[in-house]
Amino acid sequence: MITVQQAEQIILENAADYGAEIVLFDEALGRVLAENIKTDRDLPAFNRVTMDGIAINFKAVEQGINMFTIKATQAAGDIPTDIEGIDECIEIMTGAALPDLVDTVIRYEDVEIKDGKATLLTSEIKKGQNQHLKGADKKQGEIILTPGQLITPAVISLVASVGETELRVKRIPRVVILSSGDELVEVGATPSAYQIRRSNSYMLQAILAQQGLKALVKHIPDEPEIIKQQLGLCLQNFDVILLSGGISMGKFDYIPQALKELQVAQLFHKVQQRPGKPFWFGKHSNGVVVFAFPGNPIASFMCTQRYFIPWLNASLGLSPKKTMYAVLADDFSFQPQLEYYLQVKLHFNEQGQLLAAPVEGNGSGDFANLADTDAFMELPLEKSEFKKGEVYPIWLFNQL
Ligand SMILES: Nc1nc2c(c(=O)[nH]1)N[C@H]1C(S)=C(S)[C@@H](COP(=O)(O)OP(=O)(O)OC[C@H]3O[C@@H](n4cnc5c(N)ncnc54)[C@H](O)[C@@H]3O)O[C@H]1N2
Ligand code: MOO
Repeated sequence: MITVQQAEQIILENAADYGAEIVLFDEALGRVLAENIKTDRDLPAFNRVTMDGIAINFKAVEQGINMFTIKATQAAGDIPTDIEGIDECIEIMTGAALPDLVDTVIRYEDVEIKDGKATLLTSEIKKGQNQHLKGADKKQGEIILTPGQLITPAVISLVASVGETELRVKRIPRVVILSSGDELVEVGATPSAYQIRRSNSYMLQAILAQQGLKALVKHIPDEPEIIKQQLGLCLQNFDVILLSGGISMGKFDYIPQALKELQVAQLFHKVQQRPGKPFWFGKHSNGVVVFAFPGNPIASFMCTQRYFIPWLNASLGLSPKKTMYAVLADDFSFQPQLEYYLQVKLHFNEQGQLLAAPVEGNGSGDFANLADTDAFMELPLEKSEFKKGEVYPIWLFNQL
């Protein structure tokens, strides 16, 4: 049986490039950029006024002038109108381009305007104040975004400001989620006394949706021929197959055999971890990767967070996320020689430390417990006693 670290390495070695496509910039949120973006002009494009008020030449202040004749009023977007004498000012609005012969803006709160004259109410004026200089942020033609950049709201504003209406982004792999097991019925159906609803499939679909990936959900019965036929179709029509269930030691766990018969090479089966020990991973010669997660809900959930998302991010060209750490808030013990993924509830204390309180639940079938937690804490297999105050990596699955 391999370790978590070995499993992770094999999975990341099998990250693939699914190419790129063009999308509208305002539909690109959450996608990964696949091109350089340059500025089409300086940012700001002109000396931009940052306060509503009057614009003067600072020399007037040095000469002791404190009353100015208002020469013109200039809104944002207007062609600048200049002063002709040092005792003149321009009434000017935030976002306007500062005219050449003025260099200092005094906000309305610090002036009194009466009969076409503006009188200064303050002597605290700095030369050049209240303007955002042309090119201070970025220069024309400068590369401002590079491939591998996650498209966030801030990135959308940047590409909009430089006039990019379409963006080249990484293509997202096509994923199918397959559940298996004759005990599973559709969510809208009424299960018999010993059946349950197919909750895993929708949980996995929702995790992927959080990553901006729309996956198709399908169900296959515990019937070796149908399993093989359905898997065969999926191998032709998708880039990734995510399975949950049917991969352990049970008499009806036909999936590993079906995958073998379909020439999907097993890259590993079983990882030294709980939950998720029976995790199976493989790849077909046509490039399709198969993540076969154990059916227990917490096992499927954990494996998707711990292995599939890093694989997806690597395949999209995102740089690996930095490991996050938290402080264990209570003593905890776990004896088996397995890496343990402890469900925790997180909060920041007044010292700014991230504290992780164990919320253990009733094992990997207890998906009700998951709703009360925020992250898995990764407890190393070399240890069995974990003390309050010790720090371990966490895998966050809810926003804090
Ligand atoms: N003899 C052994 N038995 C088991 C072992 C083992 O090492 N030796 N490992 C256990 C562990 S750990 C896990 S995890 C499970 C994994 O088994 P499978 O991947 O074959 O999963 P199933 O048996 O099909 O299902 C397990 C459990 O999860 C429920 N399930 C499955 N799919 C869904 C779904 N889409 N939605 C909701 N619930 C689902 C299923 O009904 C079962 O209760 O094996 C242990 N056994
Ligand atoms: O991996 Mo299983 O999830 O421990 O129950």
